Amino acid sequence: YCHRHTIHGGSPRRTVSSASKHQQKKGSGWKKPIVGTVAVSLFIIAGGLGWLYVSQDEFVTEVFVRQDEFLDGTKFVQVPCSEDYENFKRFKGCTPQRCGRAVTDAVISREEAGRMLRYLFVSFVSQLMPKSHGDSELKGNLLFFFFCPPNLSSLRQRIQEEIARTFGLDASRLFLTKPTFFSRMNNTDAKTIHDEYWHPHVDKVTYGSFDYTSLLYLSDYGVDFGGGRFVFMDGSHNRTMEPRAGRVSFFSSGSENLHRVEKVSWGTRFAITVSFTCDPTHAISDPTLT
Ligand SMILES: O=C(O)CCC(=O)C(=O)O
Ligand SMILES: [Fe+2]
Repeated sequence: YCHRHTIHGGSPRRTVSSASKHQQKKGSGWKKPIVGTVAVSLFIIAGGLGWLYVSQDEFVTEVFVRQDEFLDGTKFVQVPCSEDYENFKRFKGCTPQRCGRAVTDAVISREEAGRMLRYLFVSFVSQLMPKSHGDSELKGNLLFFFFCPPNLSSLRQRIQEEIARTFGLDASRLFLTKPTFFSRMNNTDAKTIHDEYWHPHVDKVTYGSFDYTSLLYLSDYGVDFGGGRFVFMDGSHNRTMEPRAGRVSFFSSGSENLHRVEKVSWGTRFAITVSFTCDPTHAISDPTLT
């Protein structure tokens, strides 16, 4: 705000005072229109700079989906495909011909997201426990007994089918690919395996084999953590997606979906990246819970 104020207020005033000195010396009135023109031009330039300043800022950020809304269907926005896919072998019924981004709260329930998070937490804690021979099986059985584990294959399959339905693909031609990972973000240890998540990036460029990226969120923006919104960067126009437990967001992985994640300012943000490829040679099998 201060910056803009200086541009608007400062320049024209300076021009007028130097111009009036000029007039006193020469005593001619014909320079008045020139002074006016210069003042108006400066004003327009200052206005333009001010507008640029504002448009660079996050002011032109539109909320694509809010945390507190429940999407009982899939909200899809089509965007023109980038040329990224042309550098790769094309696979019929899979390689994006229609590109875009989508969000749904109807594929995975909040309850399932909660179970997933509890399970990840418990298995993480159990890994911290000292290991001794022969007890790992017992530990695993205890885990399964007390914490009904989420069915990863079922979760993956439902996400895959929704991607196929939305983009008009043959679901059997999509394959889970690496890296499919669990992420935990907070403001103290921002540097994890996928460090610097806040930088704008293109998944197809970063990870190569990706054709469709999906994210399953396990915690709530504004409730469990602050910051950490997912941002689609469309030039000067940004569109944010607010994570919600059980929410699945998915998009074609090319540069039509340049994105970043805002830095988490408080609390902890949990998500799982589930990525798909069209290339069977990059396929991986479903991860197993240990
Ligand atoms: O966690 C997210 O919302 C997105 C993370 C991301 O962009 C990535 O891992 O490539
Ligand atoms: Fe990404």
